[in-house]
Amino acid sequence: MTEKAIYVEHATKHFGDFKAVHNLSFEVNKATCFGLLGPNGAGKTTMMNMLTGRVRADSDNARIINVLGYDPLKNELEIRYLTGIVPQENNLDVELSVSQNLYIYSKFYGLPQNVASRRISELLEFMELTEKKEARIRELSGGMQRRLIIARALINSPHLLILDEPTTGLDPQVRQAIWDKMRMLKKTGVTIVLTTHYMDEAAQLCDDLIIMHKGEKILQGHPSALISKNLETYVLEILNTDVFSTIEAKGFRTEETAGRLMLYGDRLSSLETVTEPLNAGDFFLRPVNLEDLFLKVTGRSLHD
Ligand SMILES: Nc1ncnc2c1ncn2[C@@H]1O[C@H](COP(=O)(O)OP(=O)(O)OP(=O)(O)O)[C@@H](O)[C@H]1O
Repeated sequence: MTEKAIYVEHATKHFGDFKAVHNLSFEVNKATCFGLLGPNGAGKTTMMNMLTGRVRADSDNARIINVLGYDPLKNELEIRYLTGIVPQENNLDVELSVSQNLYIYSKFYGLPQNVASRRISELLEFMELTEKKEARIRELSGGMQRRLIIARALINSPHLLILDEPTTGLDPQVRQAIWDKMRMLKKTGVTIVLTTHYMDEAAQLCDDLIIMHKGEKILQGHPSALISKNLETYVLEILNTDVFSTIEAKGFRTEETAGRLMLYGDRLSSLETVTEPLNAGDFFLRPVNLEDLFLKVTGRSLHD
């Protein structure tokens, strides 16, 4: 049987009448990446914070949360000891150098000096920051700062790595490089929980994910399985609103969203017939992706 790193049953967090997280259940297998997806305010960060005990789950409902064998309500410190956290914001200490930022964290976890030095060298190497070890934080690019924050989250050799939108604002090459590192970590047995607004990031990294909306689970599964189960293979986006009325979309599932008409189909050739009367700039024909699924189930763009 696959070992579980996390069990969550009926997790709920209400702020007054507001349901930030409502009755959410999921399990995460060890050494896999689990994604929490949803638009702003869906409850992703609240759910992640319940895993580490930073937010206390409501206890008046039936609920069990178990993280690495511990209950976050009772064993917050044990969980924190075994967990690395990459927050949304770049909260490095700008007064300190790259290696000093890591050293401070090694103290926090009580690593002896020689162990800390070795670990810091390994992590700088792993995150390709060795040449920058003496640099001040303000001398680092955004991508380097994110890599350093990930290195910092790994200082305690965590069993669980929690990533809150790890690659927001980074260019595609840097994102790819970070994803490669995440895949390597999974191979070494680290369990990853990730929130992201990037559907491509979720598709690249997640073995299982849930799509949340208004605190509740809407869908769960492997990214490609979710797409193939819930959407056709291709989508034709009609970008020019002037041509909406001229399109005969019979036999296609169409959805109008964010000023675009979306037509889904399993055969490229049948969608191509729709594009015949259109100009090249009026449409975009492509395979469906998680973003389309997200739009379909929430009626919202992830970037609203
Ligand atoms: N301490 C709090 N008191 C009241 N409301 C809160 C509190 N913490 C979070 N919320 C509300 O709960 C909702 C969910 O917030 P949360 O940060 O979990 O969403 P999210 O999915 O992580 O969003 P984002 O993508 O913007 O980070 C939001 O509407 C937020 O305003």
